[in-house]
Amino acid sequence: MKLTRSQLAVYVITPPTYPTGQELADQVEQSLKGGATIIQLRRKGSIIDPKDSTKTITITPELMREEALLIQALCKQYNVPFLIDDNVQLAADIKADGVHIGQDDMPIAEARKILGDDVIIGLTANKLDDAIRAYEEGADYVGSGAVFATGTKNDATPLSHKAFETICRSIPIPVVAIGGITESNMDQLDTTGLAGFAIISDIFNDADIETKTSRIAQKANRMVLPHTALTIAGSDSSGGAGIQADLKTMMAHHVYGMSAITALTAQNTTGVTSIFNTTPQFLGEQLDAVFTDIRPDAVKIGMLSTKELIQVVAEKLRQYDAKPVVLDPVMVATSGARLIDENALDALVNDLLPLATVITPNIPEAEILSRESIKTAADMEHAAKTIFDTYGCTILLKGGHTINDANDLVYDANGIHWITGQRIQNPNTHGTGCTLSSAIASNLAKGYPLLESIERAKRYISLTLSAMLDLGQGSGPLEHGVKIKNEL
Ligand SMILES: Nc1ncnc2c1ncn2[C@@H]1O[C@H](COP(=O)(O)OP(=O)(O)OP(=O)(O)O)[C@@H](O)[C@H]1O
Ligand SMILES: Cc1ncc(CO)c(N)n1
Ligand SMILES: [Mg+2]
Repeated sequence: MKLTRSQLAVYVITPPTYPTGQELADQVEQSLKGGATIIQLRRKGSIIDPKDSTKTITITPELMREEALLIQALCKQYNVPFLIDDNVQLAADIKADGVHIGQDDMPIAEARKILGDDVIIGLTANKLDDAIRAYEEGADYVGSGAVFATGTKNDATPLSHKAFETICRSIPIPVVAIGGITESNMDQLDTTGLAGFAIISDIFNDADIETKTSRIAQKANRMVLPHTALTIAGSDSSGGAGIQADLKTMMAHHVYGMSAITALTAQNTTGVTSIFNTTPQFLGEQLDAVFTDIRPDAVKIGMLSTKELIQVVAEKLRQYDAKPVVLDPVMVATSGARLIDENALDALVNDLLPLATVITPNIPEAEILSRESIKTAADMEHAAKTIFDTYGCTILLKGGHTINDANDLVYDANGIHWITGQRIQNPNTHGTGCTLSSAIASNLAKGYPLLESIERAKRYISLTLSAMLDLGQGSGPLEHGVKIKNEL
């Protein structure tokens, strides 16, 4: 079996002092149900007898083999690689998917000879030199730690964050973090470049192994998988709104951004001087190119000026079953320039709204969609309800420009939910709407639920405004490059 990087995300190792046989297998199965992506059977010396804690059970070769076969069968069922710690011969005998060996165990070359090229070999390497050597000698991945103080190996001194990151960034094979990792400290390893989290106690000491693993898996996948997003929008030559704002926002979120350009605008902080639409056919070709290769985990839609462009986007989103979709119904730029044809509005409402996961109108746009006038927070609530009742998609109604606070309103099947924000005294708000919708799409791409994605995006917008970038002669752009912490 050839190892793929994403298979290391949730690396579950069996506990040293726990049940044997079927009981262990049952616990491993719960972790598989919860989303374990790889299992390592690790049995050292003797283990405590679960029926009498004053006694120990010696792990005989027979017992080890019996357990290995049970867990191997489970892993096959869940299509997850099965590794054995240390015991190269047992791995060879039962044709396990791989082994994990330590610095003091059999050399990689020898293990390779016994196991062959297709078997995964992982090596423990807690120092940079060891990690580089492991790579050079042909290891498929490296396990490094302890990243935190651990009860499983009392003697392990934790690596510094920097030392661990250096190991991750110095070798082209994936690095799994090990040692004292828990659901609550794993965030600290984000952006180190690690491939996965090896966990024992935090999973097996939990009364509900499946739920615990699934919470850990959600966090792990968010941090280690590459996430992708597509923006379908217009280019802003001044770089503060449209495609340019979207790609910068995605990058700030560590999401790989792609684009399908609907129009070129000659624009700066003082306004739009000219618009040049792409042809519907060419827009369709861009969408085909993207969707047939790198599938986006989320889509953001911005400026679409004509009925024909809207129709081709709707057709392609349906064809490729694209979701989730964040639709920013761009009608008017901050500067007041109209960015959509009169007769495109019907197509937007009839063809595109039904495909949206969430739409993000500002107040003037919500007035058009609801045919209501919005002057107060109560008007916002009413209009959002009208739009929800008419079109059935979640609405984020942005209070930014018109009503003098920074509170936005979410209306979904559960009714009203206000997202409050501190109004920042910054006259430079060019591209706030584009940036907000791209931040929502980025968070959705990473797997956050919709409401949390919106709340995180709102906090990101506040950060980009607070940075007080001041460029251009009109309403200037935001500081997209602000550092986003996990706890944003
Ligand atoms: N001065 C401000 N302080 C804090 N938040 C703000 C401020 N201005 C706008 N926002 C926030 O920015 C987000 C975008 O809302 P806004 O109403 O500006 O969108 P928009 O009109 O579509 O923008 P765009 O000009 O890009 O089209 C909202 O979350 C809004 O609350
Ligand atoms: C290209 C483009 N898209 C959207 C907006 C909305 O602000 C803008 N100003 N420019
Ligand atoms: Mg807008």
